[in-house]
Amino acid sequence: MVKLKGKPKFCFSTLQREVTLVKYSATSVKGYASAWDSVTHYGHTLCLDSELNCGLEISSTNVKELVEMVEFQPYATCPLEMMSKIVQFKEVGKKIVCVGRNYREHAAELNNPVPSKPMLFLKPTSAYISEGETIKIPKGCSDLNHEVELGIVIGTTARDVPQADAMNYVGGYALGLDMTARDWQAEAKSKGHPWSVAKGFDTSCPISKFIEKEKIPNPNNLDIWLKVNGEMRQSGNTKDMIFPIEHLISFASQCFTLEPGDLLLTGTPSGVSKLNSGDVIQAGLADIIQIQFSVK
Ligand SMILES: O=C(O)/C=C/C(=O)CC(=O)C(=O)O
Repeated sequence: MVKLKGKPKFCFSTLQREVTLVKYSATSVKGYASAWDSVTHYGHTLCLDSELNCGLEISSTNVKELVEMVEFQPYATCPLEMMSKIVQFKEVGKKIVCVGRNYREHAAELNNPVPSKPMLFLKPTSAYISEGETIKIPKGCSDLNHEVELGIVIGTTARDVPQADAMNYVGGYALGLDMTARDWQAEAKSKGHPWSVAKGFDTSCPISKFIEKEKIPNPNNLDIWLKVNGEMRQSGNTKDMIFPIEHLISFASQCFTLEPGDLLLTGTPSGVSKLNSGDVIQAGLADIIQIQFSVK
């Protein structure tokens, strides 16, 4: 066992596993280790300290020495402590920033114009529920709709970030439902009132568990779907978003400081429809994750 002093401070993975940015030599293997290679092929855990030197612990018997650091991408890092927090984004995050009318066909199905810049609104975090909990039709609502959406979990504080850097602030992803009291929303729209109640009531944000960033190399091209009682209602792809992820993060960060654990819901594809008590919703994101919620 090779053990060098130093406490790991940074990780390059959203799995709370320390990573491999080093070239190392060993009795039986020699070469570069990348984050997953080290874990899957060599079984090593390689860490960096805050000074980016030495803080290395290698849990393998055959590694002899640290040869050199290969690469360091400061934007990709996140303090280890913070990374373990954003996995709990539902508890840690301070806000849910939502995007409306981000798919042409959905804007059209509700007779809305296509926006020229992202249209943002907020949900409170008290709206979150996890699998096993039930979506409750709010009292007095007669037209509860489902809207399936890709969620971006913010990993690093983002304020006024350019589009070119935006992906560096992503900590991970989630699959969410932007439950909408459509009748209340229509009434609010007709009076020029905000959508807060129509979009932010309790249980209006059913959400999946955290999805590691590494699992989604290109969030701008992902199949996303939703079924009600086994029948497909929404079937889209994130490549049809009017404003892609980079644009949304950059734009939202000019309006609000995005903080670790905050969620950005990116809008819904077409096919929204009315739900009834007893309905069961299933939704999925490519072959990455599926969720299920029932409605009462
Ligand atoms: O403007 C409307 O009538 C409704 C808009 C939405 O509910 C939009 C979304 O939340 C969305 O597009 O995801």
